[in-house]
Amino acid sequence: MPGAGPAVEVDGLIKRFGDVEAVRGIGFAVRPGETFGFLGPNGAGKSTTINMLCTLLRPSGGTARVAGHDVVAERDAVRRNIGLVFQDPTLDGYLSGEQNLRFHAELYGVPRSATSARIAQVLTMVGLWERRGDRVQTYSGGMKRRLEIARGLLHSPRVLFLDEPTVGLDPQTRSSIWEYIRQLKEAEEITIFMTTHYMDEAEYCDRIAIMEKGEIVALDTPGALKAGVGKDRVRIETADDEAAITALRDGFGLEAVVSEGAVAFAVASGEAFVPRLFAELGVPIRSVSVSRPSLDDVFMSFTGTTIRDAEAGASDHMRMMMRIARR
Ligand SMILES: Nc1ncnc2c1ncn2[C@@H]1O[C@H](COP(=O)(O)OP(=O)(O)OP(=O)(O)O)[C@@H](O)[C@H]1O
Repeated sequence: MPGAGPAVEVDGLIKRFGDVEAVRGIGFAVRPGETFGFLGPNGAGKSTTINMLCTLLRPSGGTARVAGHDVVAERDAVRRNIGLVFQDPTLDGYLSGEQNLRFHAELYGVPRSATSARIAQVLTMVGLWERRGDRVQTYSGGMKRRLEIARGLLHSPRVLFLDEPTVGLDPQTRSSIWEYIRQLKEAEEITIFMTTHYMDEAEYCDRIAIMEKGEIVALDTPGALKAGVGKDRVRIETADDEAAITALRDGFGLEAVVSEGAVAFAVASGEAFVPRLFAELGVPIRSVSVSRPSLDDVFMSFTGTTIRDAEAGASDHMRMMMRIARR
């Protein structure tokens, strides 16, 4: 990488699809060696951004440099320096794990003399060395994803892009993928740029950018973002959620929303607030829970909704559009 500049540097980046402005002039820089997470609900513009950084989509405006190279003017140089692990699997099921990697090594011009050793190294890193001779179609979902990560690393990229690396995997496999990513960071000097909509995974990142409707609405370390919320999260189950929301607004000046079956709001010193709530709300409370700010709360404080509700909203919208389309 030329000099010690940022691994990824984005300035005023825009992508339009017809009338839809999917990415609206975003800017940020990622340091070499950093694990940088892009977080946001479906349709926020995460994949569009990553695709521009990987040179798979041409920006409509602004600039982006990856490993020191411009994604438009120096496309080949960018491609040589990046590894990709995308949502859609692109492995050949009829080939063995090792054959898939050999094919990729040739494609990327990994020197013949170095190929076998490098394949052994990456397969061992992701725990697939023993299964290297088996056809990929016999692998589990988690093994396939690990093989894709190994493949993304094969040509020793400076920046590894992971688009939803654990989507569709069970929690145990997700955490093992993260274990491999952690080991990888120790073994190789690499910058990781990933997208996710799992809040718990964003915790593993050094810094995260929260993206919504094509814009970055927050960018910091997970700790700083949570500290910035400065409020605890209170959830109450009530006999009448609408009445509770009104009472919270009129009696306490608090804005509450119904989220996942409970009335949720944020307040400083949540535990101290609970006795007052019981005494003064005037609506029967069935249960109450208080929690410290999580990344969900960070998301809520910047977007006014939880990521799950935002996604549920997006799928409701999709269902509605499909109903309209069927008419
Ligand atoms: N090729 C395309 N043509 C038209 N619109 C597109 C295209 N690709 C993406 N979009 C639109 O751009 C917006 C951002 O989509 P994008 O896939 O980047 O979101 P995302 O945050 O990655 O979501 P997901 O988590 O579902 O992948 C959406 O409104 C989407 O419909």
